[in-house]
Amino acid sequence: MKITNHDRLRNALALYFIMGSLNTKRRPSEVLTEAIRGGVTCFQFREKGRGSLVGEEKYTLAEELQFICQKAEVPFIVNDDIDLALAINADGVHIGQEDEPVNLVREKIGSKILGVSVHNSTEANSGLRMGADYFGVGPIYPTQSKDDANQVQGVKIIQELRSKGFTIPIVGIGGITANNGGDVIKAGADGISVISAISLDANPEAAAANLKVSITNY
Ligand SMILES: Cc1ncsc1CCOP(=O)(O)O
Ligand SMILES: C=C1C=NC(C)=NC1=N
Repeated sequence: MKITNHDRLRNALALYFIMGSLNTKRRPSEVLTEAIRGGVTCFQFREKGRGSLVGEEKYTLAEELQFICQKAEVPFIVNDDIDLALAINADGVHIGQEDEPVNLVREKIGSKILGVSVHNSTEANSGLRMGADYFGVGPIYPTQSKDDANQVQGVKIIQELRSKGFTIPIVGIGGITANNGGDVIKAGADGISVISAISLDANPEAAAANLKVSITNY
């Protein structure tokens, strides 16, 4: 699904689910289908970590999950793997600080959505200048889903970026649950990004619905 401007992207980022085959014991396609039924507004395919799929298997899973998103008109974002994103015509990519420079990725993907992980205002300044469409900011709370996560920052980092005048769409990420999702929005984020709060729940639909409630009535 194509997003044409910041405001539509801002709305799409409300409940941003991220998953790869290692993040669930179930079939990823079932988890994603149920999560979207529960109210997920954006999805990122993040196939990372020891034992994650590569090559043909990764490509096939990406296409399977992309099809589910396309049917539901939910943007389909690929983490890190620009070539895969281009090969399957994903709606966008998300890159970290250690990946290819933002400006080079922007050249490769044209007008697709470009998300960048930022941890401070220096990274935010350069990310913005080089063409990021949104920032993933965190880890806000402790997380088990990323073994090389940066230092836990709390919602302060979101408040800081807003107070420094960054108006770009921002999602908080890291240890976010229905209990703290509201705090992330209150701090100034446009949405929350989660892996385990949905991917490890026995009922992804209910988990997504509860997260949606937490960021709507907080
Ligand atoms: C990809 C990523 N980046 C910062 S924390 C994190 C993992 C978030 O996973 P969870 O929502 O399960 O804490
Ligand atoms: C590290 C990340 C930070 N933020 C988002 C939205 N996705 C990621 N993979």
